[in-house]
Amino acid sequence: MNWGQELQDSALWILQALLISSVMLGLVGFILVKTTKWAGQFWLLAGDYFNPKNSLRPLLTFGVILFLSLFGVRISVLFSNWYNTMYTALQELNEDGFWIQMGVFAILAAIHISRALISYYLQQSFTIKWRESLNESLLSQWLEKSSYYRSHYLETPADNPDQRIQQDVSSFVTTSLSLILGLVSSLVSAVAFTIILWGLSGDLTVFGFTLSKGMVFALFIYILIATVFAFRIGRPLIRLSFLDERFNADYRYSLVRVREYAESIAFYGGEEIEGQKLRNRFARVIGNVWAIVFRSVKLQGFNLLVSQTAVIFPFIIQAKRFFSQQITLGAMIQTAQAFGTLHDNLSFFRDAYDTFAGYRAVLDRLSGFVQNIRAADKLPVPDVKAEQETVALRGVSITTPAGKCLVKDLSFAVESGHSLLLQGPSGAGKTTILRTIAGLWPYSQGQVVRPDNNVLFLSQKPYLPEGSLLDVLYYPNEVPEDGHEHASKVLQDVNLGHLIGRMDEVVSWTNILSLGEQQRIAFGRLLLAKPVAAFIDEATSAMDEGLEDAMYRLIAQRLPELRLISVGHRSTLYSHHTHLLYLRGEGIWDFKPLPQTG
Ligand SMILES: Nc1ncnc2c1ncn2[C@@H]1O[C@H](COP(=O)(O)OP(=O)(O)OP(=O)(O)O)[C@@H](O)[C@H]1O
Repeated sequence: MNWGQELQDSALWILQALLISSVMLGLVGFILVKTTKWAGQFWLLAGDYFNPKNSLRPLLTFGVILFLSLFGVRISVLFSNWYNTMYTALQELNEDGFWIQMGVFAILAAIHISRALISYYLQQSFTIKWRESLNESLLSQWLEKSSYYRSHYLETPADNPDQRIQQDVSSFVTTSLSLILGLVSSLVSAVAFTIILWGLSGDLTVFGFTLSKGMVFALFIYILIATVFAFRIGRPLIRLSFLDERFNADYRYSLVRVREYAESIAFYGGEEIEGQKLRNRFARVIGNVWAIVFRSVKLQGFNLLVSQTAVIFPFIIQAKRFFSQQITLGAMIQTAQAFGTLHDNLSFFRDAYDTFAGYRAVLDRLSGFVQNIRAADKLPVPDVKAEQETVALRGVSITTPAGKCLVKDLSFAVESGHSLLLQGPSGAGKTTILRTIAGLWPYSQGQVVRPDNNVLFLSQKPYLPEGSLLDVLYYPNEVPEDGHEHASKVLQDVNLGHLIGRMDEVVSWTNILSLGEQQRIAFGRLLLAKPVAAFIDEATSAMDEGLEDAMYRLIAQRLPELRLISVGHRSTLYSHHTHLLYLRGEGIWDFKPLPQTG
């Protein structure tokens, strides 16, 4: 073998393989995307990243990775030829030839190791960048236009979005790359080794019938039959792995809920019923895991049987030609080695079946999530007009998702310094009016006018984000430089002076503060943000009347220009509001000014 010439041949071979595989990949990919559901799902998720209009970099990096994979295939062809030459030298007791081959091996091995390391690094860097990009894209779509909230109004909201964003993105990216590279290099390698095997194989006689180059055909038929069976045995794994992810996520979610509502559950003594629920969910996980195990035992058993049989197959077929000295020991060993490689390449589809099964489940979940976000985007949005100085509803009608009328043709305006109290029986639609004003409720008609920023909505259970108390107080804004000073004063004002020394402490404030204290933190937030308009939904429910009175007085005093709408049941609230909107049910409402005391 002329190793000098080999260098040139190899370079040409790799370039040709790269060109053909890139064209085929593009063409077959295009057809699959147009004709199969799973490839369509793949493109829905990957299309943006690989679009050359956005950036050429991903495609170029992928090209280099592909080049290195094909380079790897070529190296294994060279190793295969090396086996032949080396074993032939051994058989001929050619010592010089043997030592030359040791040198050749050292060079090949050095190239092989460098290629493998560079390829590993590039693949990892490619997956990390792709993951970053997909994570960012999903996260922004999910957060944009309040999809994370509005998707609750869809008929079938996607379960466990947290798992889809955090876990599925990572496995989608990693598995996509490994499947594509595995597919291309298996196919190219299969072609290369078929050519080698073709040169090495002789006639095959079965039942008196002689087939020229029979070994190659026998191998292909063998793998084809094995693959068809493996597909049939492995098919149920697709659904099982989908269920595995889902049951695990459900179980995790239930555990998180116990942690979140720990106190309520402890007060109710709900350990038994919660335990029962948790055990039921876990039982579903385990039941499914067993189903996966049984199915995998069948699939793996079949795969092992097929690959073990393949070990001795080429020796049996070539034995006669070797013992009659038609072929050398080198050719015999190369046959076995090439047969093994070809077998592995063709078995790619069979062995990758369970990976593909899991991959399809990931595709289902991620594309389902994207479609969910898009469907949430398409839900109607209230007509909200931004005007910095106005809070008003004009001819607004609101229904429930089921179509029940909550409010009909409602119009009012809240002037600067005025405040509107919203009252009515439970379920009448008070919170839903606030949701409509916030632009969240899909089932409303008419026009809402409000400032598009510098407004604050306070709910009964305030949201205290992770972070220091200072972060909590300024949420959702950044803490300004003189934040400490203002926040200390405000904490004093809302009767939480004892927390001033703990402003920088990062703890779970939701679990530490009582609900009444949390509600006062929310009022503190209001005083710091100084909004143009505020919407308060039973945000004083956990305070006694004295504290509630103090909070409202504080707002009136510190924010005299504020336009305020609040929801509350107590009659003591009348004295803090200029107007009353009373919902009587079935869309009927009364709007009237309230007598001003003091
Ligand atoms: N996501 C939802 N899907 C279906 N129906 C909903 C949804 N949210 C609210 N509703 C329904 O809309 C109606 C109005 O609810 P809303 O929360 O506005 O009542 P409310 O007057 O604020 O009651 P409460 O005084 O008890 O807080 C209720 O019948 C409620 O069941």
